[in-house]
Amino acid sequence: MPPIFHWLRGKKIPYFPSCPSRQVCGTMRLRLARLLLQPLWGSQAFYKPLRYVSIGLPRPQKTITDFEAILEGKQAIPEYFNFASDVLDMWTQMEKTGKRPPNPAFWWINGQGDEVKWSFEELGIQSRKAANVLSRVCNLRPGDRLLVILPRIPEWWLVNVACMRTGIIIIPGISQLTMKDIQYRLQASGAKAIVTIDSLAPQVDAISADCPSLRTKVLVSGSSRQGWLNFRELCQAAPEEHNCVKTKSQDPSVIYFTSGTSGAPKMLEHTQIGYGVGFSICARKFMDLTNSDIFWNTSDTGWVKTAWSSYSTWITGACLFTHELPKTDTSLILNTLCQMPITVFCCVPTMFQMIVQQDLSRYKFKSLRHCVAGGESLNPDVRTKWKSQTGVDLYEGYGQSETTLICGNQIGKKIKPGSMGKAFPPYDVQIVDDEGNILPPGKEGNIGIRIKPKLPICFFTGYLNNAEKTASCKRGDFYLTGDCAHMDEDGYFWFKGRMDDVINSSSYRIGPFEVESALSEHPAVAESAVVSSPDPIRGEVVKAFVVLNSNFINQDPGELTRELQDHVKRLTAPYKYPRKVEFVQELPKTVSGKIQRSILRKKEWGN
Ligand SMILES: Nc1ncnc2c1ncn2[C@@H]1O[C@H](COP(=O)(O)OP(=O)(O)OP(=O)(O)O)[C@@H](O)[C@H]1O
Repeated sequence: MPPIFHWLRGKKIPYFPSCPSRQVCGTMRLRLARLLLQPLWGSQAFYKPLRYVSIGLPRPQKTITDFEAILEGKQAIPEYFNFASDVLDMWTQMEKTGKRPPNPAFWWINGQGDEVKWSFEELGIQSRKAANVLSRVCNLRPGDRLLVILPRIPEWWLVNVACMRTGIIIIPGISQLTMKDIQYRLQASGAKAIVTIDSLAPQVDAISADCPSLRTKVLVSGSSRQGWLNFRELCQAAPEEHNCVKTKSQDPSVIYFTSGTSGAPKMLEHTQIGYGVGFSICARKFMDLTNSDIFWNTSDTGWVKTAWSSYSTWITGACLFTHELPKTDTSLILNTLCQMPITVFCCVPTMFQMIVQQDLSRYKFKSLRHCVAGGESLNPDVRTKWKSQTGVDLYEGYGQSETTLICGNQIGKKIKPGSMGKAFPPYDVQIVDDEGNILPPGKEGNIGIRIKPKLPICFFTGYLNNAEKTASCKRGDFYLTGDCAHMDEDGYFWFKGRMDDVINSSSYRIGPFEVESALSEHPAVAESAVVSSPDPIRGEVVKAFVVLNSNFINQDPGELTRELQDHVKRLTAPYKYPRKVEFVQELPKTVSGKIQRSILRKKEWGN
């Protein structure tokens, strides 16, 4: 038989005795087979089914390159996709055949000596047990909704993967939610079950009667509670075998409530494929992850960034590290980076700002080589200080709960300090006016994402139960993010502020970010928030709420105000200086740590 037929059938041929495993070769063989067959039959429809059946080859596993191609529209969206079976179980196979380094898939510590380390195989076993608990004991079916409010403990990731395996839609919630917040989320989502911890159980009990859809309450705890199932005990007893549900690519996978930075939290939904492959490009080109990396993101589990991190890390086969962080303090973070072999690290810009105010020469990071930040503006000064003190680059990313990463600094591309970088595939990002017309470079306007003629696959399906709101952010061919920026000639985006936060003083449009950035460079300022304040002559003026560093607290407020005003005038265009300054103990923040300027603005305007 000619060698080509041996090769097509997956047998070793004399010319290539060191041919790698059949499975890896399978993809190449299939491509060649396709090339050979294409001219014979011509039609795609004919040769496509051959791919898996006709020549007896194992079904090729998709790689990150395939996922990126799907994301960019270069490969067709598969009809079925499930992150657990298509990605996590693929890494289990790679692990077993030695094609992945031996670092764990999941690594958790709590700072008190407790540690959990799972390989992909162990994560698979544990999550299959959890899947059996959700489907058999809790009686949840594909498409049912499950509210999960857990701190950064391993069970959060187990429940997540179990939801993937069962097709249950997960709704992550932040642990600091109050009774009212939980009630709002249960009622709005119609969740059939809740998984939470001891401290929140009494609050859930108090509102259960007002949440008619809620059938099952599951506690992650060492003790039991009446009316609640015990997750840990049930998982221990559950069988390890579970057949992953075949979810369609367009099936919903997760529902998030937005941060509520600018109003009541909105409920939005993402699909299996949207989140499943939506982070493949950002994982490599923004987070710089490979399967030998150990990635840590300090984000709370209820915020989208934890899901972003899990999907990005695992799609590359890297290890997801997490610290329980009962309280987020900078020295705990820095010490963890010194003790653990974390290679890539992510936290919010505000945290980096607090960190760079310390003397970082005392810390020697074990393996850190790359850092990312997002969710808020990153002051250029913070990036410079971080880089000069640690030698590690800090990349900025911009995105929303509604999307995946929209813009960001890209590996290998120039970073322009103060800019959030360029658009990330597959998004076509433009600056548009309020009607959705594209504006030229340099002109300020809405950050818009093109949604016509084709919706990017990693785009939310809409605000649930809120068609009006979903429609209101679409103009022409674009989705309006609600944020204001300009794009330069090179395609870099420069954030100005949320549309609602931009201050219009005597016809000058001033973004809070520019003023806050300038203020942050003054040694007295720990953090600040800038909003509009009413003024009889100018209509509105810039007002800065400033939290002082401890060694400036006793300074004369009048003198310090003048000093800060002069400082801003020196660093930026003088018309932007804060005509009003108020010193405060703390700033209002969302549970995810973002400054709520809308609250300060309402206080100023009395509405
Ligand atoms: N790199 C960044 N620079 C500036 N702002 C950012 C950056 N990344 C994210 N943001 C801000 O965060 C917003 C997205 O945050 P998120 O989806 O958590 O909801 P939210 O807008 O804070 O909450 P809500 O919609 O309930 O008011 C963006 O629209 C933008 O305003």
